[in-house]
Amino acid sequence: MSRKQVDHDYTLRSMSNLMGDRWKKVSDGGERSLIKAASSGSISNQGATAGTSAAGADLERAARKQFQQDVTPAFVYVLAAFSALGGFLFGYDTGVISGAMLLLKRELDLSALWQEVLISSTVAAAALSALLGGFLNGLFGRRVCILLASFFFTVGGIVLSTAPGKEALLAGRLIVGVGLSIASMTVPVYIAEASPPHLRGQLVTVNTLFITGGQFTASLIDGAFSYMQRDGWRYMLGLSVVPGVLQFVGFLFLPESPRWLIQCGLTQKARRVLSQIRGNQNIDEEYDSIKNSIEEEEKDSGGDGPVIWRMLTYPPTRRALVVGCGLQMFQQLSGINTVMYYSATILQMSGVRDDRLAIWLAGLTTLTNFLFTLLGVWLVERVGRRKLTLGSILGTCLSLSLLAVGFLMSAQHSPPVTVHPLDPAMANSTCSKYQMCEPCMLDPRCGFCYRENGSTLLASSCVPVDKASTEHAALGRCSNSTLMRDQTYWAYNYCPTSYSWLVLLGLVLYLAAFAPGMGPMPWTINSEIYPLWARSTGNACAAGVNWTFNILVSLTFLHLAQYLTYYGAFFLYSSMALLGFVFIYGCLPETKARRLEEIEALFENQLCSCGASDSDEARQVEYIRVKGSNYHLSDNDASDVD
Ligand SMILES: O[C@H]1[C@H](O)[C@@H](O)[C@H](O)[C@@H](O)[C@H]1O
Repeated sequence: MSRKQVDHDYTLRSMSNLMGDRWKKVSDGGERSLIKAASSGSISNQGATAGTSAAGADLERAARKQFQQDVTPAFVYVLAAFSALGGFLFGYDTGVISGAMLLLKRELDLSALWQEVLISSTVAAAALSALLGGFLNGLFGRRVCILLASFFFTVGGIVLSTAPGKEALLAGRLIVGVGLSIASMTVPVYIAEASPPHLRGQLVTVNTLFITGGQFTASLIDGAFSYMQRDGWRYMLGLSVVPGVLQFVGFLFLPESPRWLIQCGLTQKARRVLSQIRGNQNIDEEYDSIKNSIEEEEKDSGGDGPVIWRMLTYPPTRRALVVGCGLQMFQQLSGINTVMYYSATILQMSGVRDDRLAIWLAGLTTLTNFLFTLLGVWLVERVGRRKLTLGSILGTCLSLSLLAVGFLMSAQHSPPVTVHPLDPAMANSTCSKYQMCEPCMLDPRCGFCYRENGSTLLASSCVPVDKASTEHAALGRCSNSTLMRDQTYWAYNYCPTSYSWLVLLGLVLYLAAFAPGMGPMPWTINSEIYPLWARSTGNACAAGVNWTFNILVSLTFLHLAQYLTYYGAFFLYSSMALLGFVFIYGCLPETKARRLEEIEALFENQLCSCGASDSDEARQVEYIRVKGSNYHLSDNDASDVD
């Protein structure tokens, strides 16, 4: 079994110093004490008085504080920040394309097919190359993979910014996609393996904070360069070279993951790296514990054959894989990228008619996503992964329902078509059959052309869209922006409505619920739940599931909307989130504060029984010994468990 019984005294200098005399006052005199953590959360120390427990709790808090101060050198933060640049590039490269496309399609005269290909190629390349990332990770280690990812990002950025035509653009987008795939699975693992247990959740979550930061930066850059009609897109796409180069140079100096080094038998090097990242802490115990775990894990995992096969045939890793991939799948099925992509349209529904203003305001959506991810960084070590994810997906489910209700109300009060064009070309088109705006705008071949006077709609018609650009109609008064007189508007995929505030409220609540938990936790939890021998492959599979569902959800959205209407699509996402809640409630154990080497034990029992024994609060009896004194298990560091 992989939960280790470490058989020696602990020598945590800081703790023993602090405990010294003060501890004698509250000790019950024995070498060991039995500390019972009841599920109610109350702690009763057998034989101790209430005053003693209170003093003990004070002492524990003080010890934990000093202990943590001692063991967290700034180097770990530097390492996490440079690694998380991979997350920044993930967010930037997936976010920047929508703004760049507005300029690109005009300048290179791109057909709708080419636009779709260029938009989805990066995510598709990431999905297809996910397993490659896992393989490279196991073979060359985390550091080389991050160097490789930043190299791909940089080369991709250069190709994109200098592209002479659409074929070169496609090549650039594919190169960036491979970088994305390697970075998205390596960075969380590298940070998790280098962090001390009490900070691991927070530092890995910083990577998702950088993803959303990248998306926000991309929307600002898109807004700023949208004024540059010629070559603006070259700057938008090319600016990713800056963080790419920065990360590459940084990683020339940063160390390999100590856990990977130990696994490869490079023990001296591993000790050096551990000392470097643990500062003044004694690393012997951590080093021994990692080494023992690796040996035991390898025995436990049994058998030969490809890692994925061994993972699937060994129950704890199989269960971990189901949980990890399930989390990533539900993250995407709850529609985050559709909501982000659709935010500009939602804003247009609320009355923002100016395209540029809509681009800038869409930046507010990415900012909200970023700010609420920051809340997740703050919460992850306080409330734990399980509660955070459960609360988040429940909120996501409810706000998606609110969004759906908003769309439903808008559909039910959809404005009628009042003018039926006489032009025979228009009269013969399918668009002329629609009597209301709702079915008209849901048909991808048609759009709604109307005049607005205050809050009254006048002379509204349903007309065919221009095949080359959805920005105007094929014929009539909405066919050319110069022809569009004051207060004449072309609504391609929305209807003017007075219920847009409900949709806007749903959007904000959605981001507030999704971003702190469902955004970062799938990445954070995947970086922790696999034993070392299975970590690269497990993360590669989970990242592959994330990218695959990302592309699936984004590509099917418009078709879904056409067949189920917008509210139908959002009710569907909401029910997916509800299913996700049930899955997470049943199957996700709490991994907070445990050593990576201990986590495998959480998957030893039957899958989907976690709801019954809720997380760390259910630990019944815990013994610990610190330098012969009694000490209550720190909530923030399971490493001192004997
Ligand atoms: O965790 C991230 C994050 O939440 C992003 O905002 C989203 O676009 C990604 O698809 C997701 O994987």
